[in-house]
Amino acid sequence: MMTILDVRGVSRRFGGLQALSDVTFSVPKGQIVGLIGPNGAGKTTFFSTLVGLIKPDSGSIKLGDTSVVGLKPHKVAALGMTKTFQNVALFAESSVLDNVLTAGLLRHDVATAREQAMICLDRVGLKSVAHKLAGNLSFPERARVELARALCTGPKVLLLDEVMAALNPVEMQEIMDLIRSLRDDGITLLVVEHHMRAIMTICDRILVLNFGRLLADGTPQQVANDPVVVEAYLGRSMEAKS
Ligand SMILES: Nc1ncnc2c1ncn2[C@@H]1O[C@H](COP(=O)(O)OP(=O)(O)OP(=O)(O)O)[C@@H](O)[C@H]1O
Repeated sequence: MMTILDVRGVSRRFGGLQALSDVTFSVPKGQIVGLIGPNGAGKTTFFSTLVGLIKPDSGSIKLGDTSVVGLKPHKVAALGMTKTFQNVALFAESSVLDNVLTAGLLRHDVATAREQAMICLDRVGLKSVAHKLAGNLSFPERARVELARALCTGPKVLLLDEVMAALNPVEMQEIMDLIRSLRDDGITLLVVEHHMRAIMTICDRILVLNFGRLLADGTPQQVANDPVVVEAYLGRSMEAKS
C-alpha cells in the first residue's frame, strides 16, 4: 500500500509543556485513522501541526513524497492536506455556497470553484440550502458546510476535528456513512472524535495519544483490549462517553 502520510519524531513544546513528544507513524492511502486520548493529550495540537498552523520543534511530516514542515496552511492544503475546525466559524452573512466556494479558490478559478462547491455541497447533502445564508443554518448543517469547505480544497488527506460533536445518533450515522464514502473515493481520513462507539466502528486503525506521546497504534479491537490504553484512558471514557 502506498504511504500517503509519514510522520517521524514530531515534537512541540509550549513553554514548560511538552504538547507533542516524538510522534511517529505512517498512514497508507485510503485508511480511516482515529486519534483518541484524554483532554489535553495533544490531539488538536497534532492536527494543527500536520496542516501547518503550528510548526513542530523537530521531526518530519511528509505528504506523499513532499515535506510539509514549515509550509503555510494554504500551501499544505494546496498540496492536499487540510482540516476541519472544531468550532465551525462560517461567514454568517454569506451564502452557504460562497462559504464553500472560497475554500475552492485555493485550487480553482471562481467559475470552477463554484461548480466544485456545488458538487461538495451535494456530497454532504446540502445542495438544497446552497443559497441560504450560512447564519441561518442549524448546527448539524454548519458542521456539514465545514466538511464541504474542506472537501472543496480537493484533499488527499482530510483531518476531521470533532465533526460529530452535538449531533444526534441519526445525524452521527449519516456522517459516518459519509466518511466511509469519502474513503471509498480514495481520501485518507484522520478523525478526532470523543464518541468512542462511533470511532471504534468507523476506523480501520486507532492511534492513542497521552501527554503528547503515542501510547498505542492498532486496530480498534487491539487498542480497546490494550491494558495500557484502558488504564490511561479508555476505562474511564468508555463508561463516561459511550
Ligand atoms: N497555543 C498554545 N499555547 C500554550 N499551550 C497550548 C497551546 N495549544 C495547546 N496548548 C496545550 O497543549 C496541550 C494539548 O492541547 P490540545 O488542545 O492539543 O489537546 P487535545 O487532545 O486536543 O484536547 P481536547 O480533547 O480537550 O481538545 C494542553 O495542555 C493545552 O493546554
